[in-house]
Amino acid sequence: MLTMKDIVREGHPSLTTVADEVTIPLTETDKQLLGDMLQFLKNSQDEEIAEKYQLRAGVGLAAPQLGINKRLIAVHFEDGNGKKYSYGLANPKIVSHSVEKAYLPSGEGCLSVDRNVEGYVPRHARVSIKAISMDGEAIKLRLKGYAAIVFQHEIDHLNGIMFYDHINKQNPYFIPENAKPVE
Ligand SMILES: OCN(O)CCCc1ccccc1
Ligand code: NI
Repeated sequence: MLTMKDIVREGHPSLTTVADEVTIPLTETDKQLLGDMLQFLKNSQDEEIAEKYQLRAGVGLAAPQLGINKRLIAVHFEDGNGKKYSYGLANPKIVSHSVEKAYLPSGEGCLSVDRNVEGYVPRHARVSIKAISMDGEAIKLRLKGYAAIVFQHEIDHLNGIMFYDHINKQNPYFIPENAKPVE
């Protein structure tokens, strides 16, 4: 099982590298990796398992965070309306997005960042994403709100982008005029 020792931290080159697309159909190795990443997220959200293995709770994980430069992500969370998202995805791509921006009023964190970084992270308010699911099917997701934020955070990792790269250096709490908080 994956634990925190498998997650690379700031300074590791994988976090600032553009990851490679994986071959489709998915190899057994890549399928297994997506399964392990999804299981890590579920474990990290289980009070007993997280305590036992000292896991930091995570709603998403990208392969570069394991030092693996492949375009693979997993997400496991429920949005503010109780909609559940649980996916292992290969080669996810933002195919369209809103002009409008959005941000989490509480800011963002990252399993690969062992410190608090204050400030708003402006992102697209709505995104359409195409990807290959771990079952091998081509899927398209139209996301808004918290789900849009999480998926963008994960896809950023595939492009070597960290959440704090989006925070305004002069004023971390600067809000672009067309940006709305995600409640
Ligand atoms: O890359 C995933 N990871 O570092 C866990 C945190 C994910 C995450 C946290 C805040 C807002 C969006 C996504
Ligand atoms: Ni992260």
